[in-house]
Amino acid sequence: MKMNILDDLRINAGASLSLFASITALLLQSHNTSISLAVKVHSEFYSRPLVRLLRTYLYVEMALNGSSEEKEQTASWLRWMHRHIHGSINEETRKELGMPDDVDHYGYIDELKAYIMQTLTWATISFQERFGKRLSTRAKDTIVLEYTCAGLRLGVPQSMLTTTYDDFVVSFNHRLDRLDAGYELTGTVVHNVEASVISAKKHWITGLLVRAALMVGHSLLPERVKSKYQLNILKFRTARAIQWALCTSLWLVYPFLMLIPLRGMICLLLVLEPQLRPILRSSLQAIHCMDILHDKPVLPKSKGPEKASGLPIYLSWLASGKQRPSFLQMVLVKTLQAQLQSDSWINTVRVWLTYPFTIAETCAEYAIHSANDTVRVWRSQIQESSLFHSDGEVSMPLHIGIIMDGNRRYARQLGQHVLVGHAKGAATASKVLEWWLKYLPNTVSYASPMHPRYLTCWAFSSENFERAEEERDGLFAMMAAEFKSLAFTSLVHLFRVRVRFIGGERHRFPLELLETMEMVEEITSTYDGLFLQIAVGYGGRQEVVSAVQNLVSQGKEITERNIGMETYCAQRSIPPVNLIIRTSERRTSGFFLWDTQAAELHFIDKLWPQLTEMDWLHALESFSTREIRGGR
Ligand SMILES: CC(C)=CCC/C(C)=C/CC/C(C)=C/COP(=O)(O)OP(=O)(O)O
Repeated sequence: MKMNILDDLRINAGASLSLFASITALLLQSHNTSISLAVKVHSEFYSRPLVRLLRTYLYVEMALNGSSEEKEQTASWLRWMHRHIHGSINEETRKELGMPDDVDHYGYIDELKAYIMQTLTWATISFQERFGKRLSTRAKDTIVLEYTCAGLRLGVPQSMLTTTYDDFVVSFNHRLDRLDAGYELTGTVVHNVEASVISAKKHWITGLLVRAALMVGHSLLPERVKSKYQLNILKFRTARAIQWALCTSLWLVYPFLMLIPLRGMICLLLVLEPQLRPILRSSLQAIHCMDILHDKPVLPKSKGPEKASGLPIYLSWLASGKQRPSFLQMVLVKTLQAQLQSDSWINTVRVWLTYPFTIAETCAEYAIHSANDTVRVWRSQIQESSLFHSDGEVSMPLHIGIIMDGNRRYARQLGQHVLVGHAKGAATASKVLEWWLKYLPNTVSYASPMHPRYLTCWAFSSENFERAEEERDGLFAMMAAEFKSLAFTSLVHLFRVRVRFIGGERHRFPLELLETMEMVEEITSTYDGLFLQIAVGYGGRQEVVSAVQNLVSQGKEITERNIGMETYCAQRSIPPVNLIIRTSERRTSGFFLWDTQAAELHFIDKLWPQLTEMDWLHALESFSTREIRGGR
């Protein structure tokens, strides 16, 4: 079976940045004295390093694997939290940290954020390369892009970040050159980092883990930095032998290590260190309270349950995630749950007596899910191979239009608020984007002249303005997060996807949403690989009226040909739609009223949030089997 292009890119940057690589990033960050200083004055790192470690895990997990809204909220929270980080540097501190004479101020400026993103990139790639499989250039580019996108989200200018691995190496070395030229890394900085990591009050297992992490993290530093980091823990020859042994064992257990994703690592820390539990709860709450349209924290509308069924709600966050939780993650969550339930001696006895059964149940649950997943993957591979690997030319649509319908009915079926349905719908929309890209290279490499180079999604119709204010405002906020997410999605940059918005009635949208749409169009404006159009405030009749009005204002004749040249697609040199996919209803509701004369229709009897990868493949297959005569 041919490997899919996304298989090569399926690198969980979160998991790679486990305990060990995060120490590498931390050491690299303290190589920059401005960061060291900011950390010393404004963070709890030196007094409570585990708290900082936990928070860093949480931010990285949210930024890489959260929902679009969570990603945006995390960036918003980080901007909010760091806004006071600046100050002047006195003589004593300058000497202690070996800072250059001409630097008298520090602040959390864009240059530092860009450097922090690069330290995470370096740590993730070198960890993966050293202990995992060799990475292809495309896979390395993806990791670079993941962190670049996180940096863009934080507001770092595009010019300070890179989009390919080769450019990253040049830029990172350039930054290290500048650091080397500016000052000599002092023993105090190195010692501070090491001492605080080691001396924190913690469980003995955490103690061992952080020592191991320091040794392994040090070995992943770039050679030019490594020699400057004379860690006390590595002073003796025996310690260096232990370091070597640790690295070799890590190389051996790497596949198992990858079974604990970052959310699992957070869970492990909470199992070992109970004092960190309130930190996770308050950090999650703070992130979820960010108003992303206005970039400031707001009190939640309803206070919401602090605890679900007697247990803190962060537990369900730990058990969820973009990917299905791994087995080890599930076991760790169950262990934490058992610890939390052991609040009296009777409960302790009850919980720990039933613990083996709970784990057995987890095993069974995991086995069933894995079997289901395997069957699902096989089915889509069979479907894919019958579609793309068949002899002869495969006919593919050049332009696909999608009508996403059924979000509210989905929510109502579950007894949930309509916005929950829209959130599920938004998640399905980003999956469709992934499937579109995932099945592209095959269609291209299987010599089909027609491949879905253009995709249009109808996100908000002219009629949708008439919905209840609460739903409409919720949708605006959700669309802002989703659209922003597009600009900060590595796949969009890797496949050079140009994003554009079509539709009218712009004055009815909030300014923040309009600015977001402008920003997304601007960031992708130079791309020409693929084209994604999002229809907002769109109505078929309104499109035709606006085309006619354009002709009238230009004094042109109203002819079929002239109207055809003024439609949204024609104005952007995009071909008319060949295939319309709609969920839950069997009508087109005026979607591309003018440009769908020759379009094939494919209706799916499911609500939009229920759409699966098989449905997508099936739609392509259904198109490929039709005889398209174009009226001849
Ligand atoms: C990136 C991208 C394209 C994001 C999309 C954002 C998103 C999910 C918009 C909502 C679309 C919408 C109004 C669906 C219609 O369901 P409905 O409310 O009409 O449901 P119903 O038919 O059950 O009433």
